[in-house]
Amino acid sequence: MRATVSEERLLPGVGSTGTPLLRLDGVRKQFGDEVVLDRVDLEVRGGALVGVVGGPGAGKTTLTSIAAGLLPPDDGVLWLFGEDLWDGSGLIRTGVALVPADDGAVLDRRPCRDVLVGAGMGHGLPRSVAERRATLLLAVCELTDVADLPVHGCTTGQRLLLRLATALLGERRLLVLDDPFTGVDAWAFGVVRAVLREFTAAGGGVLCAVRSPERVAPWCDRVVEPFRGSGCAFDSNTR
Ligand SMILES: Nc1ncnc2c1ncn2[C@@H]1O[C@H](COP(=O)(O)OP(=O)(O)OP(=O)(O)O)[C@@H](O)[C@H]1O
Repeated sequence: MRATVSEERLLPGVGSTGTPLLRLDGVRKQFGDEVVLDRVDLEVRGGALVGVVGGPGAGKTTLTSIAAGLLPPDDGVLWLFGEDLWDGSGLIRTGVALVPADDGAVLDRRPCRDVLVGAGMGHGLPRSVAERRATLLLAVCELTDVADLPVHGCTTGQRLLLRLATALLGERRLLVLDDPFTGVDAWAFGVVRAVLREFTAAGGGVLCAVRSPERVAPWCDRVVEPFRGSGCAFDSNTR
């Protein structure tokens, strides 16, 4: 049986279920004349897994980049852990991680373990701690068997799990995933779901953007379609 995510404080503290982690209030984003996001309201609380659905080009990468604090909105407010990110110190950004869409990583010849250890040291962890965390996260994400294989030799699903493991290296309270499941096999899909469920059970929150509702509807607490200027209802689901 694989290790659980809650080991060694990889996960948020127990008891934070229901706490507002992410809130977008009237967020708007425009590139040139193209309005991509218009008056988007969205909330993710601790313990909740929220799916966001939008077709190709709808604005998923734009929304997830804003939600992860990497891209400022043109208008509206992004609240992260109760703080207005772009009006505050920005330090709270460390509690959130974006799992980006697959870049293929076709040129990445580093072994999976080295990617994780390097990312951990990039977060300021001493090598010995980074190595211990990498070993644990490889087990959590069921990547132990490929730990010493180069990234470019992994399947699409294993590369997704490696990006998820990298995101979990820091002490995150919120995970944001951008269109993660394209080309991912059923086994990896199941492992990702299990890890995210453990993460939310420990009080973390997840926002997962996908192209089609079938990929998230069966296992998310809530699915919203905030694109094409429609906005979405404020939802106080705290499950
Ligand atoms: N930096 C940018 N400059 C100009 N236009 C952009 C920029 N980023 C995104 N866009 C445009 O915003 C729209 C939404 O793009 P976005 O990448 O957010 O959609 P998406 O739903 O992630 O797309 P896909 O499913 O194809 O990955 C597109 O029309 C895109 O061309």
